[in-house]
Amino acid sequence: MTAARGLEGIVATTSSISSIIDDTLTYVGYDIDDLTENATFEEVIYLLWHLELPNKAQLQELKQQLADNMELPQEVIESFKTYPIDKVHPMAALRTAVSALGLYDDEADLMDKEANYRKAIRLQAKMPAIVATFARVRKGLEPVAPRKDLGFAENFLYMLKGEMPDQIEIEAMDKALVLHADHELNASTFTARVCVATLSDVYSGVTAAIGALKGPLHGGANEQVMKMLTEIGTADKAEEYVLEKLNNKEKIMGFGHRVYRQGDPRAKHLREMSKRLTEITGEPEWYDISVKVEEAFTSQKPLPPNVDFYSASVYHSLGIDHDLFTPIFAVSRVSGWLAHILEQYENNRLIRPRAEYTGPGKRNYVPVDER
Ligand SMILES: CC(=O)SCCNC(=O)CCNC(=O)[C@H](O)C(C)(C)COP(=O)(O)OP(=O)(O)OC[C@H]1O[C@@H](n2cnc3c(N)ncnc32)[C@H](O)[C@@H]1OP(=O)(O)O
Ligand SMILES: O=C([O-])CC(=O)C(=O)O
Repeated sequence: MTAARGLEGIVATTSSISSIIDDTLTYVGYDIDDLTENATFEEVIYLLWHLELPNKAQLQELKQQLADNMELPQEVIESFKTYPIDKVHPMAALRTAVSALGLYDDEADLMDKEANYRKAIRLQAKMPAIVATFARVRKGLEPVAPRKDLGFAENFLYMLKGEMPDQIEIEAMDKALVLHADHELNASTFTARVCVATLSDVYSGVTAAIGALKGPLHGGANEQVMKMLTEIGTADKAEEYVLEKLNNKEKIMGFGHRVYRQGDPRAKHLREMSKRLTEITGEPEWYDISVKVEEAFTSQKPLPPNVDFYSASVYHSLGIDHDLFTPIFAVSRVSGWLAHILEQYENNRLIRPRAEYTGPGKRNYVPVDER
């Protein structure tokens, strides 16, 4: 047995949800470029869960179901106040809150198809409320209840900021949610599938996936990108910063990808959004620094930016706290996790690969006082 380190190149399942072929990303056959230009996040959720775009009535029904299920159990809101709030990363809070939500869902362990779909709706709907409520509670602000008349992206920004977002902000958030929704068998989605393939429940699968997304080699990279841009400070310092990091054999966050070779097709949309939004906010330096980092990095390594690179300056321009960037990724990606969880249940087999053993050969036990 020879190990494929990091399971590189291993095809571990079949899936009808999304594909990456020749650096082109599609959700159920629709090119990400097409969806980013034309679809709303709610349409994408429906597409990922039903493998078809919704008609008007189906879309309206889903929007209603999401709006009706956004509110959090009071116990979950109260529990935020018991966290060591100044030390807790919002991804840890999100992971804990999703796990806690399962405690208050009477259907948490009910394993039929309809119940699992109902749980998917409830979880998708509550994710933005968790992120927004935690973000407010930790600042000593009152939580803002979701409004049933608002769309998903709009409601999220409204709950986060406590005021109505403008149209440009809503569109930017909606596009960002579309772009992050699903991505074949990425690490967090694989984690979710491994978890539920034991026939564990939906809440366990999503909790496990949040844990995997949190790491800086995966979703956690977007926060690290913003940290880097802030450290660099001005565009003229970008090249020196990048070269020094590379000389020290450090990674530059937001570049490279396990699957894409020529480039991540999502990055160009976020780059454009970053340019536009940083101009609107009067802080073009965040885009300028990002471009200089890209130029300096790609002059040294043939690794283009991934989805996390320009999303950092996009979220910053939306006035979002930097440690909420990865939770926002989760608010979108939970749609993909849930699609994969439902697909896994439909055609389940325990996921259990092998390990190539590299430890010592056979030896005999030695009693403790002879060691
Ligand atoms: C949503 C997402 O998850 S997108 C990815 C987000 N993560 C990041 O942006 C973190 C930075 N990037 C990386 O760490 C990697 O490119 C990954 C984790 C995304 C992909 O990793 P892998 O496919 O395992 O590639 P691996 O890390 O082995 O890199 C291959 C080579 O490229 C180098 N490399 C890859 N990415 C980078 C980077 N961002 N900066 C510097 N060097 C890099 C590695 O050092 C390695 O060099 P070597 O062969 O000389 O040792
Ligand atoms: O697919 C991956 O390995 C990481 C990624 O880009 C994503 O999850 O969006």
